[in-house]
Amino acid sequence: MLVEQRYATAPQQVPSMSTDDLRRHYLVEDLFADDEVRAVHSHHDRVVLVGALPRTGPLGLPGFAEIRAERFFDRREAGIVNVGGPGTVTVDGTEHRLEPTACLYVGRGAEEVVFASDDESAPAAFYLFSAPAHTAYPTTLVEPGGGTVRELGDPLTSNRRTLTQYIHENGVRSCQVVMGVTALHPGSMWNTMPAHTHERRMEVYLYFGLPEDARVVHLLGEPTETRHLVVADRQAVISPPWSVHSGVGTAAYSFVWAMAGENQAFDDMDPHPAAALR
Ligand SMILES: O=C[C@H](O)[C@@H](O)CC(=O)C(=O)O
Ligand SMILES: [Zn+2]
Repeated sequence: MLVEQRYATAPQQVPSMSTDDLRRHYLVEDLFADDEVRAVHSHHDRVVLVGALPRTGPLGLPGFAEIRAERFFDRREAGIVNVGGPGTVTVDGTEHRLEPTACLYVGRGAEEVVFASDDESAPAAFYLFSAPAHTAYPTTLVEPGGGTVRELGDPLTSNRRTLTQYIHENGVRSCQVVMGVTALHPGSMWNTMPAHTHERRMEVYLYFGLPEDARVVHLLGEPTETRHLVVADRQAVISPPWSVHSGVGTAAYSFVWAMAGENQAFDDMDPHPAAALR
């Protein structure tokens, strides 16, 4: 099993990138495949993304050679959100039931992690966001909607959305990972307007719940030099610390947002009003 390497990029590289270049560096198109565990290693804050889709039987999480760890959690922690049908994540023999959009924090030192689906016709799809960890916090499950809920935006600007913080300063504790789910309300299409940056942390958005023929137009790059990616369901966008991350869908959708780096303060962000973007 291989980890795809995604090296860190500098903002100076963005202006000369083609559509293919942008997608190769920042878009993760195929994290989920039936009965597979797939992984991408971003060198921005050394984050590993994993997609596990156990359809016909359980799948174990291997220790990837690229991170030189016998077991994945030897030096890492992770947040796991289920973006598919109901399923379970078993950590060292303890089974955790993850309904759709539930979140499991797994602390450093976990030895054996096994993913399973309840029903082959509606398999679970486990999205794991992992960062290096300096200590072990307890493995903790958060039920859907069970974190800190913030109602944001306005239907008149097409950005009414419910943001749920799962792993954060005032919720489930972690070393680096801050994670949650944002769900757009029907008729609302814009996330994260005004856009922002946080140079102390990278962030990844995994879009899900988007109809098959719909797309999200996702903005990235420095605020005065933006580019876009056209993103489909269950695809992820890697946002370096210097990049805005904001998008508009052709239909309503949800996304898992997750950050790692220095400072877990959710509101530590620098806003860039629409009028300041280029
Ligand atoms: O730094 C924070 C992240 O970008 C997200 O939490 C933003 C988000 O989910 C939203 O505005 O809907
Ligand atoms: Zn952000």
